[in-house]
Amino acid sequence: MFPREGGAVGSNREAPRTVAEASEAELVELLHAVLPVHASAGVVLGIGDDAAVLSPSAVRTVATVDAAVEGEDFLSVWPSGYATTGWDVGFKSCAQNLSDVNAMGAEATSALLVLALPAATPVDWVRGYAEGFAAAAQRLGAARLRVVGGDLSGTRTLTVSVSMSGELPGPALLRSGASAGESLIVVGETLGRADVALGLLASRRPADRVEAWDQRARAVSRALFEPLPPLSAGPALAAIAGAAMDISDGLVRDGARLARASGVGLELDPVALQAELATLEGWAGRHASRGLEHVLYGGEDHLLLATLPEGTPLPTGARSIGRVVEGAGVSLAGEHLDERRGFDHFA
Ligand SMILES: Nc1ncnc2c1ncn2[C@@H]1O[C@H](COP(=O)(O)OP(=O)(O)OP(=O)(O)O)[C@@H](O)[C@H]1O
Ligand SMILES: Cc1ncc(C[n+]2csc(CCOP(=O)(O)O)c2C)c(N)n1
Ligand SMILES: [Mg+2]
Repeated sequence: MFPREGGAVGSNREAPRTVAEASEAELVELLHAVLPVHASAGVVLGIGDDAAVLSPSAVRTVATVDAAVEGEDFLSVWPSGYATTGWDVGFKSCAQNLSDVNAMGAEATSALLVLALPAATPVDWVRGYAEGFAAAAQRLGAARLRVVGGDLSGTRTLTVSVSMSGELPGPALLRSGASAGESLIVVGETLGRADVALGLLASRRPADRVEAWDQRARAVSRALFEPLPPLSAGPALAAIAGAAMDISDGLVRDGARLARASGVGLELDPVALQAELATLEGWAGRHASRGLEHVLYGGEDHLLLATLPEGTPLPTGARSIGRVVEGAGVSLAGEHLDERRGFDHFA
């Protein structure tokens, strides 16, 4: 159920030490040793007391929370045979919160972590979680992020909840500011990567084990656990963009939310989307088997979607994928796209 590393399950390793055999104090100590917790200007008191003490900043604060639930957001063991690691969940839960903070135009400064764990969870899973979380903060460039506290609990379904706050140096980047005539852009990795990864992880392999995957499949499957939200783009766009949000549930579904909040329509550019698909196929090869569906409806890529007034030069890493028009909803080549097709936890 809980292998030490991602990969095949059922190998004959010695049973790992579980959280049931450790104490809460030991786990907190472990987390403290691995997570980014060192002194910083915004944190007067971090992990260790009943609550953290943060020093008020001269600028406004954004706050967000995101949960990752086993069975809903990831599987302990996927049909492909891959077993999700603590590192995977740690990286993803940090990155998806950083993405929301960034999508408001802010810079993340503090995080609180709730880990609700089944008794059989190995202590190494918790260590891996902390290492993955720290790796995401470092890789994505969240240099000011500090973990200031959290909570541990027991449960039957492994659940992680990360709350994050950040500083807003300029205006908040809202979903509601788009105007007809603006161009629609995305910033970040190619759209559809996480969806291709999800498909790979969720499909049964003939050999039924991750070792049977070719090298490309293994690399591609990482995209689900390692989203790479473009952290410098949020605060940079805040000064120039009409509206913005991060894409977590799919371009069409999230685009429709932005369109509704702004009272406009979005027209996607077929040529730009074909270019996006060509990049996706160059990366994923035959694994991008659902073509444009990955690009339009795949979730969990955590790109930034934004609108820019006409004539605004494209910021670094941004590409134009359409334009804002009068009307409602999201369309492609004159056809209205069904926004119910993205991801919904309860659909
Ligand atoms: N249980 C809840 N209680 C209060 N507000 C909620 C709750 N769930 C969602 N919301 C709020 O509803 C709004 C939309 O939530 P949604 O989860 O779609 O956006 P999001 O946080 O950007 O998603 P994602 O994390 O996938 O990027 C957010 O402002 C969120 O704070
Ligand atoms: C086992 C399993 N089934 C389905 C999915 C797909 N999925 C889960 S949450 C989500 C959108 C973002 O979530 P949120 O809006 O809650 O941040 C998507 C596309 C998955 N990752 N694992
Ligand atoms: Mg979001």
